[in-house]
This record gives sequence, C-alpha cells and structure tokens, in this order.
Amino acid sequence: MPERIAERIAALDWMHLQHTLDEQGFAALPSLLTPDECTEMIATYTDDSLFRSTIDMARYRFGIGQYRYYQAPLPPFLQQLRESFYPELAKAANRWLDQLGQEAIYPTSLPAFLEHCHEEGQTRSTPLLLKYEAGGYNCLHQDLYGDVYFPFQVVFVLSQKEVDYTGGEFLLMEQRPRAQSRGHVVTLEQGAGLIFPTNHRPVAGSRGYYRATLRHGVSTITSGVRYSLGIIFHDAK
Ligand SMILES: O=C(O)CCC(=O)C(=O)O
Ligand SMILES: [Fe+2]
Repeated sequence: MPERIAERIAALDWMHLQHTLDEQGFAALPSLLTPDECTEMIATYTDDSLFRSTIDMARYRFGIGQYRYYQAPLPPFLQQLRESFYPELAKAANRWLDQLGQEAIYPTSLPAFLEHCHEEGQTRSTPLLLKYEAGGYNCLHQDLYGDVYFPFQVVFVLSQKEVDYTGGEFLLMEQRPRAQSRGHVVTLEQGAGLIFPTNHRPVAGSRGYYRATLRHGVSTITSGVRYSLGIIFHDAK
C-alpha cells in the first residue's frame, strides 16, 4: 500500500467506482486506512484544541452519541483525505447534474469549491469524528449546512467490528417518488469507507432521470464503542 493517502486514493479503481455510483448511488471503498491510522484518528478525539464544537446527539434528538467538528486548518491527514477525494467526486457530481438537466457547477478542486462556500457565508469546517457507545445510534438524516452543498460525502469506520463493537451498521434509505422507500445496510470493516449521496441522486426511469432522496444513519451499537470519521465537502453556515 502506498505510504501517502493521496496516492492510495488516486490508485483506487475510479472507473469502477464511477460506474457503481451511477448504478447504485453509493460505493464501498476497500480498507484504505491502516489500523494505525485509525488508532491515530481515534486518539484525536480527546484533543480539545483540534475541534470547533462538540454535539451531544441526544440533546437534539439526532440519536445517542457524540460528535466533534474539526477546527480549520484540519489535521494534515484529514485535509489530504478531503482534498484527494474531491476531484473524482466532482466529476460524478457534475455528471449527475447534467443527467437532471442542470448546469455542471462543481469546480475541479476542493479549494475552489470551498471558496464558493465561503463567499456564500458557509465558513465553518464540517469534517467530524463520531463516537457511539453501547445503546448509541444515529437517526436517518442529511448533512446539509446551507444552500451550497456537495452531493457526495465519505465516511470511514475507525473501530473494528466484532472486536471493538457489535451492531452499528451504516444505513442508507432511498426514497423514490410515488414509491415505498428502499433500505441499504452497509457493513464496513475497520478503515473501510463509503461514498454516498448527501441529498439525492438521479435514477434512470422510462422518461429520463428522476430524483431519489437519500438519508443515512447508523443502527444501534449493541456493545463496545464505535468511532467513525465523516468527510463532508461543503463548509457550514
Ligand atoms: O457514523 C457513521 O457511520 C455515520 C456518520 C455520519 O452521519 C456522517 O458521516 O455523516
Ligand atoms: Fe451524517
């Protein structure tokens, strides 16, 4: 495995990932982060100087657990992750806009996209570290933080399933117009990630593409502690 995370991301089979995103809306990534990198990211949780705010999920009825938004500038490893995923995902984002008959608006690099967020008053960083203990869960939701949003986000599970925790499956719910909703359960090994839609996705129908709305969450952690790293590309109001 290449040392630098940017190289590991560049070495992913993007042809296949792009196809999978178009076909099913989300795409699982192999274990891209090493166990040591996962441990190091988990260890940041207790360093208050790295975070701009901490949310107790129960307080807002978002679920049971806690999460912390990293302060900008992000830790270098996380910055590299966010920047390296963006260009390929921007291609998919623009293709999806095109399929829905909209103008392709996403710039090719993350700094250019963030500049746009900042111009619109979305200046607060959004990547976050989540921690759930036994009994914890994350309600189905969307991570929209203003009018400007990037249509994909990436999550990495940092803890080891069946060793550090049980339960705690990643959930995606797809709501199609005039139809019942479809659920997906995605099992993620330690260091593995998932690319999924922030808001909606185009689905090919008999009369062109229509929009399906997606929400995501996490099922109940039945034992242990589960940490995850959420990479959201737009900044927040
Ligand atoms: O803990 C998870 O796997 C999901 C976290 C989440 O909601 C996110 O990354 O936006
Ligand atoms: Fe989320």
